[in-house]
Amino acid sequence: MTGAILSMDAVSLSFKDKRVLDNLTFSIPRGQTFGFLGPSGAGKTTTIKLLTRQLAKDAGRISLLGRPIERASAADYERIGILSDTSALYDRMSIADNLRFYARLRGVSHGRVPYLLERMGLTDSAKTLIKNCSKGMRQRAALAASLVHQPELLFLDEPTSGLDPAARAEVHKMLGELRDRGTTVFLTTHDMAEAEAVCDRVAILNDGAIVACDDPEELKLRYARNRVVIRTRTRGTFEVAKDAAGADLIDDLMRAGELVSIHSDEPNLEEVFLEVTGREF
Ligand SMILES: Nc1ncnc2c1ncn2[C@@H]1O[C@H](COP(=O)(O)OP(=O)(O)OP(=O)(O)O)[C@@H](O)[C@H]1O
Repeated sequence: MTGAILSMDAVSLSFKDKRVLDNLTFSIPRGQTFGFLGPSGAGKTTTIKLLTRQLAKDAGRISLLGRPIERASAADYERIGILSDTSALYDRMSIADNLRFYARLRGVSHGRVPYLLERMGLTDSAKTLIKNCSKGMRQRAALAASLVHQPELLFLDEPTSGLDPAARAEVHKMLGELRDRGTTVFLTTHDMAEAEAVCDRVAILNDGAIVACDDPEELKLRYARNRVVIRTRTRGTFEVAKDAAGADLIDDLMRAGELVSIHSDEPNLEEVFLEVTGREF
């Protein structure tokens, strides 16, 4: 099946008189890993709450699994997985028992539990009670719990927050495998390097509005700096615009034997973010 699995059209939401989401429009084709990026307070979690019906929009249209969200059935929600800071794991149960519990809750067999434990690097801690787990272990266990029923669409709210680099890399690898299997992922993060590593497309949210939405590579090209850095033998290091005058200057420097190096920085997504929002993380 192709087409959008999830879309928002001119969606807005206010808390009292404060507009938190402003005219959001985007659509996510089946199988895509879509990054929803923005600094703290931009509205990422609120958007996930709208998409998972923990909140209701004030205006606009949301389509989920091909139908208006208001008409989504319980069976539709069985096709969805959610990882958020409100994902509940039972403190007095072990990691493995939690996963088996979630499998029962979702009406699927326990068969995938050992695989998920292994993929999340939790096999050796399978019998550890959640209350004795580190934050990183809990986060990996919660991610495994969101996957027991092999959802078609997965909402991940800051999935690597609080993880050490090894656990973060494990989650990224898992996201790659989910993409290979055709799972659609809606991922919020304020980590631009993470978005570059795992997302097919990203939307950048600032103060509740989408200020850019595209393939990360396209965004980087669009916001590429229009300058190169020149190092010379006797005239120091300076920036030159990528235009005809700059080309003439570089030509002169080369002929004079002055040019040592030309360096052109590819912007990363963090620079794109700063450019489109004027903010810092
Ligand atoms: N229940 C609520 N009542 C009033 N304001 C709220 C409520 N929930 C969130 N907000 C406000 O809405 C805005 C967006 O919050 P949200 O939690 O969606 O941001 P976020 O991008 O997920 O931030 P973070 O990265 O810190 O999780 C913030 O200004 C927040 O204070």
